[in-house]
Amino acid sequence: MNLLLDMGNSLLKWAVEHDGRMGEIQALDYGQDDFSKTLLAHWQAMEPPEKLAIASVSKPQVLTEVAAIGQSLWPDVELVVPQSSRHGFGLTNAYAQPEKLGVDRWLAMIAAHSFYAGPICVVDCGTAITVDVVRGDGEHAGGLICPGLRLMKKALAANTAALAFDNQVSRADLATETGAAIANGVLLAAAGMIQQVMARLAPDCRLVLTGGDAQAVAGALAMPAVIDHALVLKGLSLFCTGEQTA
Ligand SMILES: Nc1ncnc2c1ncn2[C@@H]1O[C@H](COP(=O)(O)OP(=O)(O)OP(=O)(O)O)[C@@H](O)[C@H]1O
Ligand SMILES: CC(C)(CO)[C@@H](O)C(=O)NCCC(=O)O
Ligand SMILES: [K+]
Repeated sequence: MNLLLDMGNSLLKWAVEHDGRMGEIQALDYGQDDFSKTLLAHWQAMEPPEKLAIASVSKPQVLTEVAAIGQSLWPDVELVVPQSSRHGFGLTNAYAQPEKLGVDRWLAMIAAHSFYAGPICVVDCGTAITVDVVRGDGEHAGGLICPGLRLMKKALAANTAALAFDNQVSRADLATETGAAIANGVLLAAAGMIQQVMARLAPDCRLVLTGGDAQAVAGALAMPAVIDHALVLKGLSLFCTGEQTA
């Protein structure tokens, strides 16, 4: 059994993998008061994993803290912390400095390239929205980063007098009050960016969405998309299994 962790910038997500089958994804907010205690409580009941695999784009201290909780519970656990590289799992990273590419993006691409044949555009709708275009032969063409829906709303609230942050549901429609105007505006900003990429920069690509806002963004798109919430965790799982060399 392996424990797979996706440490984003807002939420820690994890799932247990048994004989290649992944359990339910659980999530915890780093910001909550009793984060470490709650995580410990969740993991205490678990049978000891062989590997503790961590994809982290959060602060190094947070990674250290979470890894330490795992190692305190399971002293013999093998820690696996992947990094982005130039080549791997049939992919070639387009970044000039491959290790600078967020490992969540690299793992999402590894999973998408392995599960979906042909050219793909991988979009992670999380704290940030990231786009990565991968050709059918595994060549990464490059990507984009912009704020996620929640962050766009936070930026408006932080830099204007009259706009407040709220959690109202977004619709792909015009609005007649401020809260909906913001919610719908940020949703269509994200959807519009993705549609521009699909039309101009990712011809013939299959669109694969992941992240907390994937469903909302998919609903605003004028094109079909595959939604796979476990993409980063699936990439981690492939990483743990190791590369198949022909
Ligand atoms: N408690 C929460 N904190 C932050 N975002 C939340 C929360 N609950 C739901 N969300 C939604 O999920 C999105 C974050 O996506 P995700 O679940 O992929 O988590 P993340 O860890 O913040 O992302 P990332 O891995 O890109 O850093 C936000 O834009 C927001 O709309
Ligand atoms: C862009 C985020 C924050 C998305 O989670 C993450 O992938 C990251 O910190 N990336 C490093 C910079 C880059 O990918 O170019
Ligand atoms: K992510």
